[in-house]
Amino acid sequence: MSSMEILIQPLTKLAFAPFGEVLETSGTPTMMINQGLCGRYHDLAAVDIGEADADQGKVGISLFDAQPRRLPYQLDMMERHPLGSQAFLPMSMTSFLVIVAPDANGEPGMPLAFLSKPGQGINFHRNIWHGVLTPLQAPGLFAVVDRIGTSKNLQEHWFERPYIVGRTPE
Ligand SMILES: NC(=O)N[C@@H](O)C(=O)O
Ligand code: NI
Repeated sequence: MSSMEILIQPLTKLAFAPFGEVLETSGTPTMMINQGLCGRYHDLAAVDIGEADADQGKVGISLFDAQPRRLPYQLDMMERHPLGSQAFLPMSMTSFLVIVAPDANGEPGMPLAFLSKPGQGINFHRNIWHGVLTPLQAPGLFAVVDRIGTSKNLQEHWFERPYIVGRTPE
């Protein structure tokens, strides 16, 4: 059986809203700081660690050094973090692939794929199905803001038939 193809759409706040936030410096800064030498784009994403006291959970910042992938991309698995949100913030002006899906009775529904513009980051809301960090250019270096704790915070779903994430619409 052939794989289903997922088209790639541009990453926008509106399109991504059901799954999380897009962090970008669009429009004028929320406030100017540092004697007017810095624009602060304030409070762009909802960092959520759920029930922190269950396992002394906390918010952590890690660095991911991920191998860039090529298109078309074979989507074999999606995952989610039931206890907290997860933000991917590129440390360079590169694009990456963001794949999410609605929940369908405890499994991922039809995936959606987005291509970020250089300078955009994302924050998945808690328990949102997503593909793993997928750079498309080197360096694949990202700051990741997510929940650090000892409780199990990863649910994976492996597809019987992988999807192919391939083209941008003509
Ligand atoms: N497992 C892990 O730390 N990374 C994943 O959550 C991911 O979304 O890449
Ligand atoms: Ni994740």
